[in-house]
Amino acid sequence: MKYCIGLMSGTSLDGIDSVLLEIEGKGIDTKYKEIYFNCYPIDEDIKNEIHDSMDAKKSNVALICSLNYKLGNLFADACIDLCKKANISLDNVDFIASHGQTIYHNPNLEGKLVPSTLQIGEPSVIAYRTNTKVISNFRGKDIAAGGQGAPLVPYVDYILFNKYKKNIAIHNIGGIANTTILKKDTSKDEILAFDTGPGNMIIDELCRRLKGIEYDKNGEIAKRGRIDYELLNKMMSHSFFEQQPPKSTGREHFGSFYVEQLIKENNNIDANSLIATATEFTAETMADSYKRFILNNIDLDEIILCGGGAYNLTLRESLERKLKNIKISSMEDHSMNSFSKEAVAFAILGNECLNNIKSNIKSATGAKNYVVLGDITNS
Ligand SMILES: Nc1ncnc2c1ncn2[C@@H]1O[C@H](COP(=O)(O)OP(=O)(O)OP(=O)(O)O)[C@@H](O)[C@H]1O
Ligand SMILES: CC(=O)N[C@H]1[C@@H]2OC[C@@H](O2)[C@@H](O)[C@@H]1O[C@H](C)C(=O)O
Repeated sequence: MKYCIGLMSGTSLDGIDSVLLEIEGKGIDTKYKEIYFNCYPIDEDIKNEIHDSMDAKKSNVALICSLNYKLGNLFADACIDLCKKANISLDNVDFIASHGQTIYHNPNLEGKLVPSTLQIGEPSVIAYRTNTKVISNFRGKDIAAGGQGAPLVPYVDYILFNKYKKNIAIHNIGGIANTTILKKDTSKDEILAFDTGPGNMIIDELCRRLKGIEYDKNGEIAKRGRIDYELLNKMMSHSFFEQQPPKSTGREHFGSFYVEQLIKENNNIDANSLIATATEFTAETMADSYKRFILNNIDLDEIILCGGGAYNLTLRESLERKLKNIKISSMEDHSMNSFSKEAVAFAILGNECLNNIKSNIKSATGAKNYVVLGDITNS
């Protein structure tokens, strides 16, 4: 067993999910033990810089260049503090796997813009300050191989759940929501996985703009509002939902600009009801994805929810109503932690990189070839 750290700073911008693990083996035989998890909040100034760097009107090269180093330092701080809290010396940590902060994700050819994705948080800074090897830039090689560069966690879902003797889906509700479908006795080549649309992204942004709070804790606000079905139908007409998988999306489509328009065009709807409608919309896009692309061919037994949105009870109850015959559970029902899962996943992907194992799933990302994911920056 050796120690490693996984860092995930996701699309929600709620913080840097950081996990210290003991890891052993590789590929399907990977074994790990979670030692310590913490989510380090990102302060408002840096959060604003991240938002600005994604905004065509406010972004500039100097900002992104500086932010790359600021985030590298924040990620290093997280690793140093994590080891302190866990009472383990950084000298004993074999490697750090850092996803980085996605500031742009454009997986399709759009006019002059070629398929591309950008995660920042300078790995040299993390490696220098921690004196530890860093694996980063996990999405680059998959895009180079003609894929979407996302989702990547399905490979890890396969490692974690391949022995499960049921047809299951693992649905992550982060900023964006994405699902992995694992048929009983599936082979790696048959895994279906794709982004289903927004997760908490629209709900969070509405909470921030209309209520001055970060998120709708347990879905309490949505519970108090009334769903506006006319608006819901309009939201469902977005072209992303009919697009065939493999597909991925991000803030470019469902971020600040989308929410700004939503508020502007619906000023007759009160705040609670807008949040209720956005919550219903999120549940509907998740359920609709199964109905459109999965349930015609696969009888799903169970959907395991993970990511912070798994704790939004209004969202979860709506999903249960829409998919009555399928058991809805959470990571905790399987003795795992909903919050640490993605950070654990990148630690496992980092371990695969060091073992030179190809870890993209072609059927999930659309890549032409299997490739080794991640770049190594030595200490
Ligand atoms: N108790 C709760 N009730 C409702 N929502 C919650 C709760 N706890 C967390 N969340 C939501 O979960 C979000 C954080 O989720 P998570 O850490 O999975 O996102 P992420 O890592 O940014 O996502 P991504 O998968 O997009 O990379 C918060 O921003 C919030 O919207
Ligand atoms: C470009 C990017 O950062 N995509 C994330 C995002 O967050 C959820 C969803 O959109 C998924 O496609 C992906 O992350 C997970 C960890 C993945 O690659 O599996």
